[in-house]
Amino acid sequence: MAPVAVTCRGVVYIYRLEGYDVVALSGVDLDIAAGAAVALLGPSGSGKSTLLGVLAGLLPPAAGRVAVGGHDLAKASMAQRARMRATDVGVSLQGADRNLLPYLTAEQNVRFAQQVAGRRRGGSPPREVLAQVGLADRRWSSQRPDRLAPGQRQRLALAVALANQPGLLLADEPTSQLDRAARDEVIAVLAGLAGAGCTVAVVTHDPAVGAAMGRTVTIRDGRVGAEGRLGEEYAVVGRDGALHLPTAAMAQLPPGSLLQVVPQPDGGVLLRPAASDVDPAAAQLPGPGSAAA
Ligand SMILES: Nc1ncnc2c1ncn2[C@@H]1O[C@H](COP(=O)(O)OP(=O)(O)OP(=O)(O)O)[C@@H](O)[C@H]1O
Repeated sequence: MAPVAVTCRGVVYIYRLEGYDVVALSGVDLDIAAGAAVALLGPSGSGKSTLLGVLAGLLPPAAGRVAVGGHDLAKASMAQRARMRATDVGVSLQGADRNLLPYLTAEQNVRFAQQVAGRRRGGSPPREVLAQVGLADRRWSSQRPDRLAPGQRQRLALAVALANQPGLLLADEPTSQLDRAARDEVIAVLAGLAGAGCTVAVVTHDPAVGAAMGRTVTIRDGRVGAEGRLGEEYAVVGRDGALHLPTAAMAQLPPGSLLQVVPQPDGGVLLRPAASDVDPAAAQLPGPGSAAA
């Protein structure tokens, strides 16, 4: 399967509860190139899992545009979105067990995922898929999930997501509650996929996953607030011009601070606090041309 690119423009998702609405995504703009790997970071409740659900076609956006490969998810029917998951997109939900059938062996779990997708023949044999996550040996492939160690169970959940050779893998917290060795094995699987041409997006709180993916995207208050590329951190200007200041700068410029925004001849921008407001030290932001690609 060829790697799948992702484009989000102004994506909004609202959970409609009785009596009130929760706006979980409030205008996400994001591009993930085919074959790239991205870690989605951010505080609890910021919207990471919701974004993953939208990209997986599980949650239809209320507004905005979402393109996953050739699929326009804002317009796709529920059946079209399900078909996309069967063919192009593998999803591993948070908590390995949610992705596995407890009464089937590891190999049968992978085969079942292939059969559900309608791939009775023509796909990779389950043992090959299990080999991608280091579980091809019969000692593991013939075991039911409850006989596997937590890290192996998590890798089996990834194998189930990979059963139909998707061009995009979406994984939610695949290293949570694992010890270091098990976490490193999961990270190695994710990094290997990215290297092998599968686009990978991982929701995580784990900085080690962020480092392994190379690019981090921080979701704050339902939109992309910051990005890390090649170890450099960048704030992301929203489509309305809004900017999430880095936490360190928030200490200097608390909410309500008055700032003058002064473009500089060198392409940078000076944020100058109002005289009464603070600390005379002003923050110097990099110019638009200085962000690493
Ligand atoms: N099923 C739901 N019904 C109502 N509100 C929800 C639902 N799921 C999430 N939310 C709300 O949507 C917002 C975003 O939640 P989401 O789970 O996407 O955040 P998150 O960044 O993944 O958090 P965490 O890191 O804790 O998993 C939060 O305010 C959350 O309370």
